[in-house]
Amino acid sequence: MQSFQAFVAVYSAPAHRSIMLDAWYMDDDTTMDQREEHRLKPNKPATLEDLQTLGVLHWTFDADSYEDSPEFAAMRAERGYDYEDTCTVSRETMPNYEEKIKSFYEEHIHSDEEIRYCLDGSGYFDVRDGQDRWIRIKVEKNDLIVLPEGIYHRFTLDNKNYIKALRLFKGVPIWTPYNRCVIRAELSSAAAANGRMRGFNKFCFSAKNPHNVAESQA
Ligand SMILES: CSCCC(=O)C(=O)O
Ligand SMILES: [Fe+2]
Ligand code: NI
Repeated sequence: MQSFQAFVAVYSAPAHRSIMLDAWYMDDDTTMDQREEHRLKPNKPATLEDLQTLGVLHWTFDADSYEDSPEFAAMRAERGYDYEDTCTVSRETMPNYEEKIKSFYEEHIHSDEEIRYCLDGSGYFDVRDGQDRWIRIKVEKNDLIVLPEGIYHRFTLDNKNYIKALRLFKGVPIWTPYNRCVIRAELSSAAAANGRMRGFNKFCFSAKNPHNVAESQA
């Protein structure tokens, strides 16, 4: 019991909790490459509070020594992340690179958290806020980000075209993406067939996700 409490104390140490994360509301300029920053002019930052409201979590751990870090181990133990693998996204290392880049950037949800720890390189995770606006979150070496289940999101490389990330999961991983356009189509055909939203529950993963409410009224 004592050792468990010590674990929790280390894990909660403020030095490793994020105070800064570069995140901003996006423009909707589709003529520009997805790898650009897409900041509004003037820039409209998303605060840590904005992200906390959405259930997005963030920590930093030194990626050169995380394997020996008691804080990292404690975070994993507390959150139950017993699965890990690495994923390197670059033209040289990823089979079906173009296809993958495209599918990462399709707006989707998952039935579980998406946990990514950036070991090298960088990229952007975009998440929808409560009013369906895109927030772009810059993830760099040392950043660990947790997107809650049921939040609409997408991923893109930035213009450096390289990220190496550790993927964590609780139990046997389920990576299935449910693309928003497909959900929309299924809901509207279900609505047409039944006059009501029979397919709705299948996609309603999380009470945290405000979009499912809007979706049910679509
Ligand atoms: C940064 S990891 C690569 C992207 C990915 O795994 C995802 O979008 O789910
Ligand atoms: Fe995802
Ligand atoms: Ni994913």
